[in-house]
Amino acid sequence: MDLFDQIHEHEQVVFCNDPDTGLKAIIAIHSTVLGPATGGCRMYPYATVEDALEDVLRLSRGMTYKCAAADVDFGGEKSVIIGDPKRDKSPELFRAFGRFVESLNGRFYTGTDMGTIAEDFVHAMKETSCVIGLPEEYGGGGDSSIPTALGVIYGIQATNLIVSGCISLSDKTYAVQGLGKVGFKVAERLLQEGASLYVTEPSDQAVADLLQRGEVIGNTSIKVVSGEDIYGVAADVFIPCAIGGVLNDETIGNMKVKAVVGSANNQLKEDRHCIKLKEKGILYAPDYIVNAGGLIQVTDELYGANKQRVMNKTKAIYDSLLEIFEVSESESISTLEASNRFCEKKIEARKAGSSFFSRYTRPKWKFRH
Ligand SMILES: NC(=O)c1ccc[n+]([C@@H]2O[C@H](COP(=O)([O-])OP(=O)(O)OC[C@H]3O[C@@H](n4cnc5c(N)ncnc54)[C@H](O)[C@@H]3O)[C@@H](O)[C@H]2O)c1
Repeated sequence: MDLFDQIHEHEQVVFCNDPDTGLKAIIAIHSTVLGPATGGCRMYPYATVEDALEDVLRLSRGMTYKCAAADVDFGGEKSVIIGDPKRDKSPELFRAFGRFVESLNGRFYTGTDMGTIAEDFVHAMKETSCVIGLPEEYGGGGDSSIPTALGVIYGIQATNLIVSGCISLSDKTYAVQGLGKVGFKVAERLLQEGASLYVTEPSDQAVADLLQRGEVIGNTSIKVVSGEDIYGVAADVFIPCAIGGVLNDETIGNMKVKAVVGSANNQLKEDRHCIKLKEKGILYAPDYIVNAGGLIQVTDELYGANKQRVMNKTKAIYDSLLEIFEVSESESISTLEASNRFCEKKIEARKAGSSFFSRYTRPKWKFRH
């Protein structure tokens, strides 16, 4: 397989090399059909360039689907900087990366991902305006876990409607895995609605904080379980908000829930596990549909950060999920298959009206600079 076979689905792959700063990066633009490409920039000490290329190609393809689902007028991209985030970062390195971003003339917008933080992109923004997800004091939208958590809540409401005929969050039991930035907010909201919780979280502090919030809210119906036990609890909905690969042969066998709705990326160990959930009568809300609130917020920055607009846009997650559940049911396909089709339909519809030239130039939206 030659390099072009490997990148055949992608519009453009850029290798960035700056010997002065030590920058070695790859930018993979999967699709600009729906708009300029966007995706985070990951910094990781890949063992080989081939590993970095494989990762960036895989991640950028996923972003095209996620953007289509969230209706954000962006296409899919991802970039990787080859290096150790603890050792190899410097302001100059991110400025050099910013210059490569700028050289693409608005075909792609980037921001934080694993191994990079918003402050790194404060350096990059000195060279390019194509940076999103900046700190609030630099014109960014702020903490993206707020809209992400809200999206999870909309996801649970849509799922509850299908499973129990009512969107109400109360009078149900939820199993929350991970009480980090997203999981804590989701758990807090569920407590406010009068729900009962099982939670698991390695940080004793986060657990203590939630128990204390429960006291303040007046709902102390929280059972703390350790690690793997969360998969077997008798709850209505499992809410994974920690790590990927948690829906696999071992865990699904134990599950007693009616649905899975959470923010964690790549929850299914393999695509076939979505079918396994369906066979067990567990409704799976695809992760990349549910967790799009953060993406909605960072892409909305191009219109000038506005929290209320982001919250309004995030509500679309509810409608998208209902459509996906309906197609999954009527066509007897998994919800993952239905959501992939949902995205492909949107991309195909737009393809008809776009040309390479119109896709190449910067969109005429309001820019910060
Ligand atoms: N923050 C966002 O806007 C956003 C957007 C999209 C997707 N996500 C995804 O949602 C998930 C949660 O994001 P976050 O921002 O809350 O991350 P976070 O790092 O703030 O929280 C993750 C929490 O999970 C806990 N954890 C780790 N391993 C665990 C385990 N085995 N069992 C239980 N808990 C465990 C950690 O201690 C931590 O408290 C991640 O997978 C993230 O990629 C987040």
